[in-house]
Amino acid sequence: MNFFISASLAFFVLSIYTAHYIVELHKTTKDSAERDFVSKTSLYVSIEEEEDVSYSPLQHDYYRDSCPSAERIIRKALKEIYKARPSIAPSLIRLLFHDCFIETSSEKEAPPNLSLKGLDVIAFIKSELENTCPGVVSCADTLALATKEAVSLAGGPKYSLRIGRKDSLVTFKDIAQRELPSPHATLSEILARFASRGFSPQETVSLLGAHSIGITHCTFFQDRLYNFSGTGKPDPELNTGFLQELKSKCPFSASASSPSPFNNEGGYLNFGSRYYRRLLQNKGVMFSDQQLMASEETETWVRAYASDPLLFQRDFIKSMVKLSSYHVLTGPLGQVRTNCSKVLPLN
Ligand code: HEM
Repeated sequence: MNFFISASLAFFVLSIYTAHYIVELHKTTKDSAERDFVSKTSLYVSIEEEEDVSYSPLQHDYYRDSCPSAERIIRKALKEIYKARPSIAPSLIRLLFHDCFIETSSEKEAPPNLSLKGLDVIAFIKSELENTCPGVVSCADTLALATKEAVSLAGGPKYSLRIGRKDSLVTFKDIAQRELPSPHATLSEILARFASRGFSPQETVSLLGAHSIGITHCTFFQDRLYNFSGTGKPDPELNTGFLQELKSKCPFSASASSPSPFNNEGGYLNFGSRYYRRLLQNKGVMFSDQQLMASEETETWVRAYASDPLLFQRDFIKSMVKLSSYHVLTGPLGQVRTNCSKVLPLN
């Protein structure tokens, strides 16, 4: 076992025991009714018929000859990692969102951003792929396929994905946050960000359902608890009971790095409509989440997804496939990196 693998494994094990300086989003309570319903229908949504593939040179069996075991290697590795570190599922989903969404072409290496986890896991899976098929499977495909597995492991729908992405000629880009919507963004700001990348309000609402799993640091919503818009008071929109709950997890004196209890129990199994049902009760954690209730159009979709988990799952994966294929590079436009954080020198 080489050093990198040993180090990665040690990291996975360590990460389970590491104190988490975070507070869980909105998913500690199990919603078994929804889960049972969804699992009984054993959903595997195929959006093949509806997918507009004319714009995409991606294929389902892209690595059939060059690396037939690629998807199996990714699935197996992620399953193992997930067992030890279930938080990897939301981390990867968020990583994919950031990777697809940011279009800066900064030459800077992405800093190992405190709040952007999962890069180590992509590096690990990529090294496994390199052992079997050197220089074949791109980092972009590795991330897209690993995220697909992550969604399914987290209790979300299974879906199929076309592959054959190449890596960009810049590394995971400068994650300067400036192109990402802020947790304090208003609905019109959020919709504008997504619209500029071709996502409709409905698609935007469905993607935000990813916030049904994972964690959020106090710093991203603390102002809502104590000093909303400089008023010195909490956000009046916030459900009163929920306000108290959040305050107990994020006390006023807490700095962004103060320890908050992290309750993992059932946390990653709640992928789905619960997020929207909580918005209907004014229990969105971030201001930006609750903003989905700020217009008739988006509210209609929140209500629809709250009451129809299958509709949500179907729309979510359509939007995820679209996100995973956004600005995709193929053929000579990109490269296959051997190390995901290093661009290969151009010839
Ligand atoms: C208005 C748009 C969005 C905003 C403002 C936003 C903001 C945030 C913030 C501030 C966090 C907490 C990070 C932390 O505390 O470390 C977070 C977590 C997360 N976001 Fe978003 N996000 C948005 C859209 C999305 C989309 C479109 C996806 C995926 C499709 C996504 C997936 C996630 C996931 C899965 C987490 C949990 C990460 C983890 O537990 O490691 N987000 N988001």
